Amino acid sequence: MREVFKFYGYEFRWLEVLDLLIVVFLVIQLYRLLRGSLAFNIFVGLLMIYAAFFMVRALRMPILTNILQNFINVGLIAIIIIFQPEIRKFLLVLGKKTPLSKDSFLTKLFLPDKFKSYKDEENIINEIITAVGRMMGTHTGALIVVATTYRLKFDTASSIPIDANVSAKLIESIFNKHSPLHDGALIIVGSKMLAAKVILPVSENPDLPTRVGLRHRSAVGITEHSDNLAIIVSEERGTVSYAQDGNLTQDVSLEDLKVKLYEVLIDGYA
Ligand SMILES: Nc1ncnc2c1ncn2[C@@H]1O[C@H](COP(=O)(O)OP(=O)(O)OP(=O)(O)O)[C@@H](O)[C@H]1O
Repeated sequence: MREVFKFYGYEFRWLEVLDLLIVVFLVIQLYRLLRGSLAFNIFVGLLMIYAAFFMVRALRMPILTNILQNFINVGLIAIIIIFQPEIRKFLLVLGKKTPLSKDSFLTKLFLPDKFKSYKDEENIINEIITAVGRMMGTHTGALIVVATTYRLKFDTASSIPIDANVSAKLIESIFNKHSPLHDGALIIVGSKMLAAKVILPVSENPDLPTRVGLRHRSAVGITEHSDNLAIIVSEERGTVSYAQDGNLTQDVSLEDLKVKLYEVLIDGYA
């Protein structure tokens, strides 16, 4: 392809410009994905090593160039191992944005399933909202994971399997302070409540507000590497919050929670 323009004496081709723009886009996406996690510091460290490599190479310093080049070569495997969860999440996000993803225009156009009635999902949402509303009123602490896939991995050793239809009354009785099942999380997948008393991974995100306790931290933890929504009712304050994609949104209204549940269960995860 012919060069397109000259800049400070350098000639650029369209593909080179596109190449640079794609790299910048990917770096920004990575930055947004890793922001707030421990992996972020590793990411910054790696960027610095790359910057140093390009600098010493431009300055024609052969020994340092060689050392850094070797480090980068070996580092690639290390990166894949260290960032395995982040790479997985990154690919998950990319997959969602493809023309064939659940909420894309093409899918809506060609898959009539998109236009079916969502009575079951609406019923599940109403049951959850009813239970959450009542538990807020009674300051009953609760943690509910609404998973979008049966592939959700959770600690089955500590949990109690349930396998019942989603029901407000059942959710309330699970989290009742006197219930033996109230400690831990309730997992909902599709129209089923799968298990209660589930111990979730606790987030190590240092950016979470210091006042949030283990219930909120574990809600964030379970959403860091998978497509789930975790709903938390605070026992202390009687408020409701939710975690998604490793981010905590605190003190939302029931209306906001309902909108979020619609996004996750009906519109396809936004
Ligand atoms: N890893 C975990 N997985 C699931 N649930 C957990 C986990 N750790 C703690 N919990 C639940 O959170 C409860 C303790 O909540 P804690 O007071 O520490 O959190 P919090 O975020 O301040 O919530 P609250 O606002 O309700 O007090 C425990 O009794 C247990 O039910």
